Amino acid sequence: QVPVPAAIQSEQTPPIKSLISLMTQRLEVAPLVAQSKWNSGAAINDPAREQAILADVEKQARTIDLDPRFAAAFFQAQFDAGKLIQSQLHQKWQKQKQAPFSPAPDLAKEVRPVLDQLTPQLLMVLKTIQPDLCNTGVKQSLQTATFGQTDDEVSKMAVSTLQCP
Ligand SMILES: O=C(O)C(=O)C[C@]1(C(=O)O)C=C[C@@H](O)C=C1
Repeated sequence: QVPVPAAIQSEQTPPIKSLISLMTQRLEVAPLVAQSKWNSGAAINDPAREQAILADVEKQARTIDLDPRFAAAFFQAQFDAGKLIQSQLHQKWQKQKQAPFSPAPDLAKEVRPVLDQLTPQLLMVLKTIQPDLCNTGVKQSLQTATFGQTDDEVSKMAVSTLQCP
């Protein structure tokens, strides 16, 4: 084994940190989705959009030799966590009689592209982390992870498919 100088080693981001950071970035988009849907009145749940993402996820997963079912289950959990964030916000805004946001982000032009550019990055780090899901450090990180502003229920939902088999 070639020794790696400590200075270089410490600069590498461990995959679990990258994963938590990318999941956070994805979940942080949910409030923007919620705002644009609050204005447009569109439903929080969009099964057609979910199916389109999942089909793409499965295809991309196969090209990097990642289990497409594992990848799809992970993304479904991210949708579910994001929908919970959106519902919580809509409930709050209903109570507050929140006026339409101005400006609200454009879902198709501004918000979904952010989600889409995170997809291949998430798939790469999922491939790296999958063999390590039973490592004590990884298990602990996932159990205690919080993703930005998310509450406990959202966090638990987001990591629900990342179990040690
Ligand atoms: O794009 C949307 O409409 C979203 O609400 C985002 C998202 C997602 O996380 O990708 C979440 C819920 C919808 O069912 C579809 C997709």
